[in-house]
Amino acid sequence: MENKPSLVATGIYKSFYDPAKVDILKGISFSINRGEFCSITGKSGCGKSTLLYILSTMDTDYKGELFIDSELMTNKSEKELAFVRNEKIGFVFQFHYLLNEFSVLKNVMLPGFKSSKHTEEELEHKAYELLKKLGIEKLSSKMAYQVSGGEKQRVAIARSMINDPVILMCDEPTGNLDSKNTEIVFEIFKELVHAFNKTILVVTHDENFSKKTHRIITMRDGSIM
Ligand SMILES: Nc1ncnc2c1ncn2[C@@H]1O[C@H](COP(=O)(O)OP(=O)(O)OP(=O)(O)O)[C@@H](O)[C@H]1O
Repeated sequence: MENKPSLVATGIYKSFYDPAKVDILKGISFSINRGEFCSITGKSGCGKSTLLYILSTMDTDYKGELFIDSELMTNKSEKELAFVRNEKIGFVFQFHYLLNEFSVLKNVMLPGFKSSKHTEEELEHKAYELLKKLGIEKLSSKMAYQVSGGEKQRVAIARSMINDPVILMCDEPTGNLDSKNTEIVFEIFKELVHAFNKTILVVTHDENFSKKTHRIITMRDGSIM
């Protein structure tokens, strides 16, 4: 396993004004190496989503430093961050956000159109290969609305991989799934780490899920325990 960090967070502080100042993140520092599968857990309201928003470069209003793939994100313009998000970060959410009017294959290809890495033909091939890796290539020509909830989440994971991201950031990716589909998603993540040396960061409430990851980062009241 290559030991280069995919993500480094140093002294991340975040406050909201509601209307008085409330400190939500109180100096978060940690790093995740290439090929690590980490989970962030903690009680409701401890700051997990706020942290993930910052780590995924969506929220730039914080104190501290963030490096993705050894590149400093802090102080980059919104245009530069949009580029980083598309090229280096794969997103998986609780809800799949597939476009119903497109086929499964097209949905997987979509983030690839914003990148200059591949031609359309290459994207199509890549999307199909990803679906195959996830065991759902038979669904590729179906419309997104024709597939089940568990399958949709697998399609969303394939989509998150289309631009060869450095890291997958996942917010409650199994929150809407039953135990069988949760297990399937876990095995897929494990395989992405094993086969492609991907780095995966998952925010989850599911203890059964987190305890099987390489490392659990437990938050309490805005800090890492
Ligand atoms: N825009 C905002 N303005 C003021 N307070 C906020 C804002 N967003 C979040 N908070 C507060 O910040 C704290 C952390 O919220 P966050 O959503 O990060 O928690 P969480 O650990 O992800 O919770 P959950 O597990 O319930 O999703 C909460 O107390 C929340 O009320």
